[in-house]
Amino acid sequence: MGLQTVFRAVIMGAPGSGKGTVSSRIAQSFALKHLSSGDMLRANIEAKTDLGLLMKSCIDQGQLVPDDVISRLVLSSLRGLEQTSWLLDGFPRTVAQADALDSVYDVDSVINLDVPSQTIRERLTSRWVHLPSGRVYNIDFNPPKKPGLDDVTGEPLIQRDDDSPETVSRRLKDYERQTQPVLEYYRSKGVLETFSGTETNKIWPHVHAFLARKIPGNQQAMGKA
Ligand SMILES: Nc1nc2c(ncn2[C@@H]2O[C@H](COP(=O)(O)OP(=O)(O)O)[C@@H](O)[C@H]2O)c(=O)[nH]1
Ligand SMILES: Nc1ncnc2c1ncn2[C@@H]1O[C@H](COP(=O)(O)OP(=O)(O)O)[C@@H](O)[C@H]1O
Repeated sequence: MGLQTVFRAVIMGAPGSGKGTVSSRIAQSFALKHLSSGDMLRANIEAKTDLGLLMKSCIDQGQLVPDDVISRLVLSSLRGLEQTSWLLDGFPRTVAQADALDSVYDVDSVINLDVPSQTIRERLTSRWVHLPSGRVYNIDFNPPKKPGLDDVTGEPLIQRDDDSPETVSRRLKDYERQTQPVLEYYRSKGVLETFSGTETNKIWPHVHAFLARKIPGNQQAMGKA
């Protein structure tokens, strides 16, 4: 027991690079708790909390929410998880956020999904999501069993307001400017592992093999790639 049995990871990549898709596969194959900053924000919008109401227009326009707001939200969700292995998805997105995380926890591995922008543009126009669960579909790649409905609950799927082509362009530019420096930050710490490609099904076995090596044996569930 003790510190070595806990594994802390971050998954990074441009919007649409497949972070959510790969995270759910990781959560299924390994005993890691998946925490998505985007899902947390959308849950706040859905529940019409003060924070959700304040941040909605920012998110709909594809802008990053302020560092202090998101850092407080994510770090509070990590409170009490000192003995839990986790995977953070969508945070940190700026160096200030990475510093905030670093002041509380050391990150063991950062998985970077490197997918070309053109591939991403095509994917995001056909992304459909089930808001309450964060489950994500794609009309080409993983369509729901019944068009427009979530496989598990049968509830309606929606397209995100920030997945319009213009807003996607803005998000990709912001990623270059604000989030690429975070990759450098983790590269210099020696924890960055990059996976490049255009198809999640080809990238995934490499991510699985990497984590199977990295995660202490007793953390691994009985999943396979
Ligand atoms: N065509 C295609 N779509 C994919 C692939 N991998 C993921 N997607 C879809 O691309 C969209 C973006 O993926 P998502 O996991 O939400 O990316 P995130 O924004 O980085 O969390 C979703 O609609 C996925 O279903 C792939 O290999 N091919
Ligand atoms: N770490 C963060 N810092 C600032 N804004 C964030 C962060 N995480 C999420 N957001 C906000 O939520 C939106 C959606 O995030 P997310 O669901 O992670 O998008 P994607 O999966 O497409 O990369 C972002 O465009 C941004 O407005």
